[in-house]
Amino acid sequence: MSDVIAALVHASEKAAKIARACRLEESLFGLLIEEKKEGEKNKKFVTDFKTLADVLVQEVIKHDVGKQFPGIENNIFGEESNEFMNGLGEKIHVKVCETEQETAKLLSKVLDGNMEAAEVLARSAHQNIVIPDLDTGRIDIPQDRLGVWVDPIDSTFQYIKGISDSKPNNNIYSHGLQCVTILIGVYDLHSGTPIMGVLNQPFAVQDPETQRWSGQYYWGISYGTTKVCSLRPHSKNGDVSSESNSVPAPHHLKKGSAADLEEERFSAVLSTGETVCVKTLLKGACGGNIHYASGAGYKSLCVVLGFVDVYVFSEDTTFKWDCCSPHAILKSLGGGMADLKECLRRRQDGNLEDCSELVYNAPVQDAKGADRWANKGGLVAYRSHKHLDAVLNLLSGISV
Ligand SMILES: O=P(O)(O)O[C@H]1[C@H](O)[C@@H](O)[C@H](OP(=O)(O)O)[C@@H](OP(=O)(O)O)[C@H]1O
Ligand SMILES: [Mg+2]
Ligand SMILES: [Mg+2]
Repeated sequence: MSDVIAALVHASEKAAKIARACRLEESLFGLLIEEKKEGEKNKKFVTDFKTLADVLVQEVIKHDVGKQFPGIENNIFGEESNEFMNGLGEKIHVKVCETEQETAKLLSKVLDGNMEAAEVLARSAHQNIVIPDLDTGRIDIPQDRLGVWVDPIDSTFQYIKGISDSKPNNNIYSHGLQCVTILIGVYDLHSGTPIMGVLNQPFAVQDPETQRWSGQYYWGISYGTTKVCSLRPHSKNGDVSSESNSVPAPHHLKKGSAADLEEERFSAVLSTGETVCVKTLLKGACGGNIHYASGAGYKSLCVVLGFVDVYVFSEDTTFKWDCCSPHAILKSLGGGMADLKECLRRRQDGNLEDCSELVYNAPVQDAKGADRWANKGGLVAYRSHKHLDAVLNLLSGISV
């Protein structure tokens, strides 16, 4: 089953190339940026192109992984629906066809006959990509247990805006193309727990001379006692450590002494859409070590890379496809992603020991559409249980 992670990395690299092509190839870029000029052009058509980029990336992942592991495509779920309406109101099911020519023909229907753009997109969807050996070791997981969540482009807003000159603060970009990620997470269909994740950052570094972007990807596997990752766990100061990938025992803090308060100091990344109450509490605890950044995937990546200790979000506007991949990677590093409000509820009931992790197989009761897969209780992404505890202590008074 270690082949599965290689297939996912491969698919994410192809997806990243498509995402970059849409910004770099002139025939596609023109379609993408028109959305900015509100009122000037046919807004419907251009908004459709943005959706098409998202949908195509998702379909490429489904197609490529399904080809290698027949049957798995039935359990690949994504943010986007492949049912597509073009500017003429025709309903089209976007998919990757057997040949590049067939795919181009299908895409040209969505693009209202723009064959040049359709051919460029089809070429990226059918291109050959080579990835290096991942060195995962042998891991056996029955394929029929695997479900997959795909977020083909996370932080679509930053993708469309396409800002390339944003500057990082303590390694963290608050906005810009660096905040765009492609997220592929695998979970256990029966238990709902995350098993593997690939997080691809298609616009990680820009060459100052050529203006060309190159990407970066990260992966992790957490299955039973097996924990492997493309990164090593971080030491206290955030550096990459040489320790083995062992899981630290949960450590529960009690509030009170100066030493404990010192222990409770941590750094955090938040959404600008976070509530004033949570922002204020975290600002009090983190002081200058608080950051704001776009994209749920990118904020999780900041935790994975040790730029911050936690990503906290108390609202319900992240979804299973935003979290499954980084959750699996964090688990492989000894951390996780907790359901914030469920953890706080348990604490209010006197249960300080059990924290509730996000699960990926259960829809929200009585919800409709995308909301069925919302992370209703918010989340805390963490690498160390002591930081999760510190956040839960701090937020214990908020309404749940
Ligand atoms: O771009 P899509 O795939 O739709 O996913 C969104 C998440 O669902 C939102 O939670 C993110 O909002 P925040 O950046 O405010 O967390 C949002 O970030 P953004 O507003 O920066 O685009 C995205 O990550
Ligand atoms: Mg998303
Ligand atoms: Mg998305």
